[in-house]
Amino acid sequence: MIEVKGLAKRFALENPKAGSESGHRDPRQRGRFFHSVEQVSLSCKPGEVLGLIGPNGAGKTTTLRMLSGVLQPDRGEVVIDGEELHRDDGSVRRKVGFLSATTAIYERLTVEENLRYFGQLYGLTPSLCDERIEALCSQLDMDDFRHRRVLDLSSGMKQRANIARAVVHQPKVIIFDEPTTGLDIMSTETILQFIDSQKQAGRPVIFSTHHLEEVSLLCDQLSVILVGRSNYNGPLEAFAGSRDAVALRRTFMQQHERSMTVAGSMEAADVQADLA
Ligand SMILES: Nc1ncnc2c1ncn2[C@@H]1O[C@H](COP(=O)(O)OP(=O)(O)OP(=O)(O)O)[C@@H](O)[C@H]1O
Repeated sequence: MIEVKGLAKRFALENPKAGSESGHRDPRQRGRFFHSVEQVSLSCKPGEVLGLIGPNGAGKTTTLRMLSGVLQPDRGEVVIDGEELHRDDGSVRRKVGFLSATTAIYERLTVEENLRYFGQLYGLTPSLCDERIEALCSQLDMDDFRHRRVLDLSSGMKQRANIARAVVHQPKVIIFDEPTTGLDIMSTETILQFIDSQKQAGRPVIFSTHHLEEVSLLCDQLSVILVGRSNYNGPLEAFAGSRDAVALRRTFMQQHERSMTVAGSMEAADVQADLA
């Protein structure tokens, strides 16, 4: 069980005047600080999948970084199985498997070498490490490329390796930040199935996404963040027909159209990697 109450995080700005010059001043910019997250609460029970959604810049990544222990909140608390994450020596942090855009993985090592390295770093015995590698390669459909260097993989393959690295120590809580963004259909499908398997194994799973169809397919609970604040927490059905949902869908559609050009060039790079 993960419970999050009243989280807030602000960042000191290097150039506080930048926003005012362009005329696009976010209300979260006040004085020398940008208040990325002002008031976020949510909870996720074992065997539940919670989808975290919100427009670009809403504060999802900042929230997830606080939930995983990477960022220290200015206010609020994150409680995992009754223990506060940020008042601890690191043992609670180990209960979290966190995937982000900056998940560290060694590009010059193969997928398997990476998993063995990180497994040992988490203190797994060699035999347990082997067991985990076998299971993850099968679950994430990585057998065909487990002996290839990460450097030579397509983004979909790389993301599956990142996920395996994030959960190699069998964490109690799974937190994924935009796990399928920019990926091909097959990798997306594999990752969604993996999330479902974690749910079936009784773990709480929280993941952020811009794809509403992934939310309706997988999530039991929905958490919506708007301008750094929790706007909705609860079952998907109750939110789906609301006026907020219609406005949010429109925002996502506009953002999706803007990102199509970027996605197109990423796909081209993937094809090159697959051919190599
Ligand atoms: N270190 C930082 N310093 C200043 N501002 C920051 C910093 N990190 C994040 N922000 C700002 O906080 C806001 C929230 O960022 P965040 O990355 O959490 O949003 P998001 O909802 O994940 O967005 P996206 O969907 O685009 O990934 C953004 O306006 C961002 O520019």
